Amino acid sequence: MSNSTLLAPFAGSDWRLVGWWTPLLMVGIWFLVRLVTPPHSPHNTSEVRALPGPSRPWFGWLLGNMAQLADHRETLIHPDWFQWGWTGMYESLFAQKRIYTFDPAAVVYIFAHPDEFERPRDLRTILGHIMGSDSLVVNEGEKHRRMRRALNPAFSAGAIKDMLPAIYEKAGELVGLFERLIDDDGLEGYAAHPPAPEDRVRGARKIDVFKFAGNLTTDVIGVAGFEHDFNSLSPEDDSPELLANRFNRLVDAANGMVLLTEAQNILPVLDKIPTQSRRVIGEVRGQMERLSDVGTDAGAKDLLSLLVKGNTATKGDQHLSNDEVRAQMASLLFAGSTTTAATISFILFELAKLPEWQEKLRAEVLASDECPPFEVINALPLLDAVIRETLRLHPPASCTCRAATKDMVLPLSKSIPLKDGRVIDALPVRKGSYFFISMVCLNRLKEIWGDDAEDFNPARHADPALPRMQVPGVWGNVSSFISGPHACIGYRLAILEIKVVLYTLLRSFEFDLLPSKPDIQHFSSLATQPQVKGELGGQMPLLVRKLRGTE
Ligand code: HEM
Repeated sequence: MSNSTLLAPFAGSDWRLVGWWTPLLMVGIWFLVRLVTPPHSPHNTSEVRALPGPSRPWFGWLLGNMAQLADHRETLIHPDWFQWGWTGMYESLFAQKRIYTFDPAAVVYIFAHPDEFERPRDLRTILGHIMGSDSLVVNEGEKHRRMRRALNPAFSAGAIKDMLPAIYEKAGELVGLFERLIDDDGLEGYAAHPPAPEDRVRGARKIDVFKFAGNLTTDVIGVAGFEHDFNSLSPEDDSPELLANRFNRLVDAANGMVLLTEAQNILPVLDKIPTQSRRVIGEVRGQMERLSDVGTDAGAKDLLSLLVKGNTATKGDQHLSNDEVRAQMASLLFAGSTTTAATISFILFELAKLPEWQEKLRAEVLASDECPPFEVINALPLLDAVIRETLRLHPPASCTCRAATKDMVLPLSKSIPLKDGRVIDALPVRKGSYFFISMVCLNRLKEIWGDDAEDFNPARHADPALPRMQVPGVWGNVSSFISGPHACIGYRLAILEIKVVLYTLLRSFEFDLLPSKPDIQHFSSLATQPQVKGELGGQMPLLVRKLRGTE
């Protein structure tokens, strides 16, 4: 998850959740802020104030540069801004000054030192509403270390390997569901938004692969996490109450909180306003927490049982309370489902755009048996490379942010010519400086990946000369799971799920772009979702047909 939602405040929001009164409130807050704060933030060194960056537009006193950013959800950096370099300055709401960076050395340092750069209050507030204030994602310092120690064994390589049979079973259910969707005209409305006339193709079906990948990833965390089957892969069980369906509403609701969350940096009391977004978020969180109340049995190997078992063996102040254990399960459900589903969807999209890669990958998976063991599926080189390349270009958490907890000097890979003529090789910052870190920009740097860095080319991962610089990441030379003590704890599970789903689907189906060629975009919210331009909500509609010989 990321706080990219904080940078795209208006685009794609459901205004019923935001409230008509929000703009008025914002203007009111601005006047209040101007009364109580000086025009320049006290948190900045002279070097930070002289960083290059975009100029403030005429309405910048209220929106900063946010309106310029709202239409660039893919990178969340305005394309024109690349001229300012890898580290620069922009303004957020009420002209709050922020540093953006995708300089590899700066980002490696920031992620490696969470005591010097912690998740800022606005990010923790919004994540706390969704996952609970006791969740791993929301905490810092000693409390975070204690929780991470308790959770680590449940995410070890051995524990994840044990989940393989459950993941194969769910992938098999997905295959069965796609077959039904293709065969049964009565399920057309369930498969995706109604198809355009040209998208009705004999023997094929428009299927929203993001929806069903999301149902699968929710189910996998249910089964692998606490031995609870949500049964989200059955048309008969489809209802608005289904957790997988409610996640989509949750993301919309979180967007609805964006303006207020930003304003809370200045007036924390705004967090008490009871908005409709907060009500929706509270309901979904309650549902996630109730689900993780289920009991555990001694021999079980699911995440909750492993966590409870490890926790029972732990004594004194290392022990997690029951509320803390429950909050972790809610975070895993939220953090692990949409992110993994978006990755599966973008992979299928890239393979539909570039059928030659789809064919090569299908040849690789067809050369092995059905449901191969962990060691075999994990060692398939093209499967691995396709996932790396998609996570590089489409990281589901496209950015994050951190705030400096003390005055310090940040290392840089590249010197910065300041606006006042000085050139610096390291950036002195003050306690409180706010950093917006773009993983998607870092992943696409030509200096790391070569001139074709914007293109989908899985072959690059076989080149020993790449990457050309150290990348802050725990897997695949990409920064999509970040690095350091706060790196994604679930990355092994995510990669295994993605491998199994792709392996299984490509053996049974072909994926094509729809003949109507809808404009697929990234919507960067708490997690980046695929969207169709002009339509609300996350979706990735593709044309799916059974593989010849399997009909
Ligand atoms: C492709 C899939 C995924 C991606 C790209 C991803 C990405 C990330 C990123 C970038 C962070 C760091 C956020 C920050 O500190 O700003 C993170 C943290 C986290 N992720 Fe993932 N994630 C994925 C899947 C999963 C899965 C499957 C789970 C668990 C079932 C999970 C659980 C978590 C948790 C608990 C944290 C907080 C870690 C901490 O603060 O110590 N994620 N993830």
